Amino acid sequence: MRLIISGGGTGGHIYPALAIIEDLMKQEPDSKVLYVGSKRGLESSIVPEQGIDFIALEIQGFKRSLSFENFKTVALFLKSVRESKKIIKDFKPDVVIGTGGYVSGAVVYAAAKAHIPTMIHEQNSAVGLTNKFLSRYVDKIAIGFQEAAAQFPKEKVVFAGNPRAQQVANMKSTFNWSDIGLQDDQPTVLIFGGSQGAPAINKAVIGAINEFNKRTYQVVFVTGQKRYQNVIDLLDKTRISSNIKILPYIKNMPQVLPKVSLIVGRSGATSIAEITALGIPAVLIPSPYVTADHQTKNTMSLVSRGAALMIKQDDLNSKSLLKAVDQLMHDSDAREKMAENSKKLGVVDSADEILNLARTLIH
Ligand SMILES: CC(=O)N[C@H]1[C@@H](OP(=O)(O)OP(=O)(O)OC[C@H]2O[C@@H](n3ccc(=O)[nH]c3=O)[C@H](O)[C@@H]2O)O[C@H](CO)[C@@H](O)[C@@H]1O
Repeated sequence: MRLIISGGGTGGHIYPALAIIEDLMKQEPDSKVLYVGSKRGLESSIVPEQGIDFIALEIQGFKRSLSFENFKTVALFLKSVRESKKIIKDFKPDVVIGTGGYVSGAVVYAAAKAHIPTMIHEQNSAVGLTNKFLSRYVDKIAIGFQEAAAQFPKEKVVFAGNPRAQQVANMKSTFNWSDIGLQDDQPTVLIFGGSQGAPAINKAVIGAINEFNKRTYQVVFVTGQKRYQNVIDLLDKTRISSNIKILPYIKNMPQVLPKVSLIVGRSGATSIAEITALGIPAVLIPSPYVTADHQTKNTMSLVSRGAALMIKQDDLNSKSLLKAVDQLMHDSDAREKMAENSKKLGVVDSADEILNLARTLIH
């Protein structure tokens, strides 16, 4: 298969695209893949590091208020569509897949206009701006949450789950906590605020560090690449015990996740797919800053089935965080039950589904 794939901005759009590529290369090793992303998004570092051919376009999002910047946004979008047309003409893809983020808007739109088969993947229960726009032009729409179906043209929609779930579920992990200086046999909490880190979560963890220092369980605290220095500065002179590891980012998350006893974090769609694919107990703090409050919906789909606890951001502080983490880390039966409930929600053949769907479009 000759595949152009595009998804950008944050990890939640990028990792599903990478999971599709990995599955394609397993199934059809002779395939040719080109990833088209944006210059500013996380993909410009993540994708080339994986040895995947990558072209970056310059593109930006709309500001919610009317502003001059929006004229620039439209101009950059039109320029990206022109560039995408040229890329498509040169690469001659059999199919073009978009996984969300502004850049996928330009690439997939250009492909549809060039009569190349197109498909998008929507990770969220509340549909993103780009996928809403593209839904008119694409041939198929794969969705990760049933709730998204009603927001798209009915005849195009197929429920497929999130491809990242298949990737993490099939991972044979060789990772050990001792690889990052912790002990292998200790239960370990992983705290991270989505792909970019979350200041509210970081603040609560910083305030809880003195207590975490005294626990028998281990804590891996991932701050987000851009927020790491700030966290380290704020922790200056604070004693950090050997049961705590603070990192800016984890690059090999599919390797690490199977070893985690409890996740504390945001509830972006791709994180949720990973959590349920492996059945990892979770304390979720939905971001209040996302479209249609979709992270609360994502969280509730787990909480209502006994697969996670929720702390609302308004109620988040060091005390509420510690209480929830202690409650689960001191009760392995509760964690086990939660893990069982979570795993029932996982969809672990999503990448295969998406590739099969793509093949039906190729003439
Ligand atoms: C604030 C915001 O707009 N968030 C959105 C964004 O979140 P975001 O980009 O944070 O996406 P998710 O939480 O869904 O996924 C994060 C991804 O990054 C990975 N990861 C994270 C930290 C790390 O150190 N290493 C690492 O590899 C996770 O394993 C996961 O694969 O896209 C999601 C999917 O469209 C949406 O549901 C979220 O609402």
